[in-house]
Amino acid sequence: MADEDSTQQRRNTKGRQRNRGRSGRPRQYSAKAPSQRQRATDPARLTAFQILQAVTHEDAYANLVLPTRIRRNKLDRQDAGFATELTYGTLRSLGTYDAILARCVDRSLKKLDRPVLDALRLGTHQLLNMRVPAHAALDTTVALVRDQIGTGPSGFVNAVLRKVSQRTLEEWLEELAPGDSDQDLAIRYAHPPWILRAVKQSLVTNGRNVEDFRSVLEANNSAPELNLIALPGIGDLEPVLEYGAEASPLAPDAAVYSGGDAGRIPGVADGTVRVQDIGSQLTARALVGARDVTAGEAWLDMAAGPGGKAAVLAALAQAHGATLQANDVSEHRTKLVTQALRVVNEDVWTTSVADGTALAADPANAQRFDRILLDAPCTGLGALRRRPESRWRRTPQDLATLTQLQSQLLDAALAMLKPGGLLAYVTCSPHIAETTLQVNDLLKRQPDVTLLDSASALQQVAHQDDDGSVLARESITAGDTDANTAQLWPDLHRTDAMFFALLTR
Ligand SMILES: C[S@@+](CC[C@H](N)C(=O)[O-])C[C@H]1O[C@@H](n2cnc3c(N)ncnc32)[C@H](O)[C@@H]1O
Repeated sequence: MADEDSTQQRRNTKGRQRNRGRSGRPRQYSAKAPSQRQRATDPARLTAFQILQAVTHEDAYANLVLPTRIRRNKLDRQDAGFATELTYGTLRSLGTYDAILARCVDRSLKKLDRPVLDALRLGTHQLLNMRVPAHAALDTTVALVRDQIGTGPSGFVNAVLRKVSQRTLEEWLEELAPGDSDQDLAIRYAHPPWILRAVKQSLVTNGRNVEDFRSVLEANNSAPELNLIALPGIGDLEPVLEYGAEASPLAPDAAVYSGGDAGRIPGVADGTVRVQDIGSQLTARALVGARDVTAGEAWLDMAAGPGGKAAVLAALAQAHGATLQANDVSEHRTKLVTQALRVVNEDVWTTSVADGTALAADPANAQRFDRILLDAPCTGLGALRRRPESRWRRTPQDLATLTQLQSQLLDAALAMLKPGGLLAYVTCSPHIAETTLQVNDLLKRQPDVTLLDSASALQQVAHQDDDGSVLARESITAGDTDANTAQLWPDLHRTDAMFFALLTR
């Protein structure tokens, strides 16, 4: 009889036999993917939650924590993609989501426990900006909170996210940011107002329409493709293209890949092919392409860590019979430079750990170098696509410290430059205080310094077609033909917003 009873219980109302859990109760199905059932919280969302916490609590960098967490949590390719999109998307739009959440929570967001706020942000991104069904976004976030924080907060999170889910993102924006004030635009495009103003100012300074700020901010909010370079004379682009990357329309030896995981791309593991923004590639090449190289030239990369541009310069130095000293103030970052340069013959390059200004104070370095790259420490506002948290972490106060350091490093670089030598001043920021104003100040401070045709130098190293360079001059400079600075843009060139000024004395 007992057996018959249990058999009865195992059948549903249509008489079909049901799955049962060990408890004897009918098993509850979750909104998780089949691979993720059995686990308390699905690994992709747990990974995103852990990264978000590391970034918001411990000042970690998402691009550094993400690969480690993905490996540690043993995510498969699909889950890794989901965790990346969830983490980066949430971090990029944090300002917008906090404005929405502030409407749905009856106290200041600052008063919420930080893990709870992070879970709400993740849930909001899934509800408003990902193709996750609303019930799955809600259920999985509530489950995550229950598992990772506790049952009490899970009810609160459920109630808040239900309010969030009552409108689409556009409806929320219509309500919260209907106008054209910087404050409204900052919410709509998820950029702090000071960065929004900096982008507008830079557009105008560089000869673009101020209204283009919308397309720049949208580009900052998009997921960047992976950019690659086969080191000139060392790497092989062909296998990279066969692997599925597309040849860059902009730069030689370069490719663009949207498939994720860089580690498996041929040449990346051995260092002959490197992941590097194509704008960065062009600035390093332009320092070399601007003028023929005489064998025996001495080059300096003054702030080289972690070695992206130094690797390109060293490869070109090898090809042209020059030598490169790659320097950085940080010992750790100099180790990364050494690793980056391992594929280039050892007699071509050396590394050093020194403050750039101290390097210049050494009499042996006075007027020593034929070409110097100063890729200066900067706010990084040109690389917001790839560093999703930096827009919320940087402050206008950082500018004061950085611009002072930049001008000291510029003076130091010029002291080490041979008369007639070339200095490339580069930043991954379009902020005019770090770029055009910095160069103008230098020209006033040191009247024997001359600004060269930076735009042409960049154009020359880009691909050429029947009409000349594919890098249109008017897209990168407002300056005249023989003395100008150049600015690349994520919306026009699909690169970071790299600034490039070529100088001589
Ligand atoms: C924008 S990063 C350089 C990126 C590098 N060129 C690349 O392409 O991989 C700026 C570098 O400047 C270094 N730095 C900061 N202050 C410095 C100083 N006073 N002297 C030399 N290097 C400095 C930082 O450690 C950092 O590695």
